[in-house]
Amino acid sequence: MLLKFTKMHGLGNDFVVVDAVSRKVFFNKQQIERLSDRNWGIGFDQLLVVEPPTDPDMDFRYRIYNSDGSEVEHCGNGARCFAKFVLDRELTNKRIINVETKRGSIQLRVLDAGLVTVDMGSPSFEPQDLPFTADPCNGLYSIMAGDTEYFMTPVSVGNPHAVIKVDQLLDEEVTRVGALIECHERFPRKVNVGFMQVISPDEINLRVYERGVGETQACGTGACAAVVAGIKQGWLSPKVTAHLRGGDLHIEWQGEGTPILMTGPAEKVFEGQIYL
Ligand SMILES: N[C@H](CCC[C@H](N)C(=O)O)C(=O)O
Repeated sequence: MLLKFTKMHGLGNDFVVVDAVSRKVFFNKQQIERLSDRNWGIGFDQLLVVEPPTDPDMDFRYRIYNSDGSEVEHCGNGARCFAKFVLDRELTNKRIINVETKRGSIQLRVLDAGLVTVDMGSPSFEPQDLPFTADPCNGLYSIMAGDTEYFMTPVSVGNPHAVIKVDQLLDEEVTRVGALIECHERFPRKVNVGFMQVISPDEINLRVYERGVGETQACGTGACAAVVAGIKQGWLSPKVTAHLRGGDLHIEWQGEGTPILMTGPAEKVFEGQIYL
C-alpha cells in the first residue's frame, strides 16, 4: 500500500501526519516502529492519524502514536500541527476546530502568523488519574532514581507527567533519570518526565524525557504540566513562557477547574509517500 504523508513539527517535536478522512488507514505496532525509525523509515517522535469524528459535535478525531507504537491520550505540539494540516488540505475552513482525542475533546484556535492556541483541557493532580502510586509529603512526591531521591509533582494533562524542579538542566541527568522514572514501577502506564528550571515567576527552562520516545526538542503537554505544577507549588504566575530546546511556548492557567491554554507555532517540512 502506498501511504501519502506530511512531515511536520512543533518546535522540533516532529510528526508524520496522515489523512485518514479521505481514506481509512490502520497501522500496527511494528509498522509504526519501522516508520518512526530515523534510519530504516521516515523518522518521527509521534504519528498523527486524522479521522472523521465519532461525535457529531466534533469536526475531527485524531489519534496519536509514540515512536514505540504506543497510542496515547494527548499531544500538545501535535494538536497545533494537526490544525495546520487540516486547513492546508482544505479538510475544513474553520479557524476554531473541535477535535476528539483519546483523552476527550480539545479546541484549537488558529491565529495569524502560523500560531495556534490549544485549549488543552483541565489538569489533574490526583495520582489515580495518572496513574501513580505513592505517599505525598507536602504536595511533593519522593521517588528514587538509582540511588538518588527526587521530589516531583505528578500531573495529568490527559497524559501522565512527572515534573521535577531542578537548579540546572544537565544532559546526563535528563537522559539517565528521565529513562529511570519513565518506566518506574510507580507509574503502571509509564510517564513523561519534565525537568523544570524556574527563571522567574513567568519564565521557565524545560527539558522533557517523553514516554515512549526519549528526550524531544519540545513537549507541549510537558510544558503545560510543568507550568501548572509550578503554579500549584507557588513558584509560577498564571501566564508563563516556557523555553524548550526547540523554542518557546506560551502557557496560561487560571487555577483549579479552568483549562490550560497553550500557544505556539506549527510547521510543515515536506510531503512524501512510502510503501507500507
Ligand atoms: N510522549 C507523550 C505523547 C506526546 C506528547 C508531546 N509530544 C506533546 O507535544 O505533548 C506521551 O506518551 O504521553
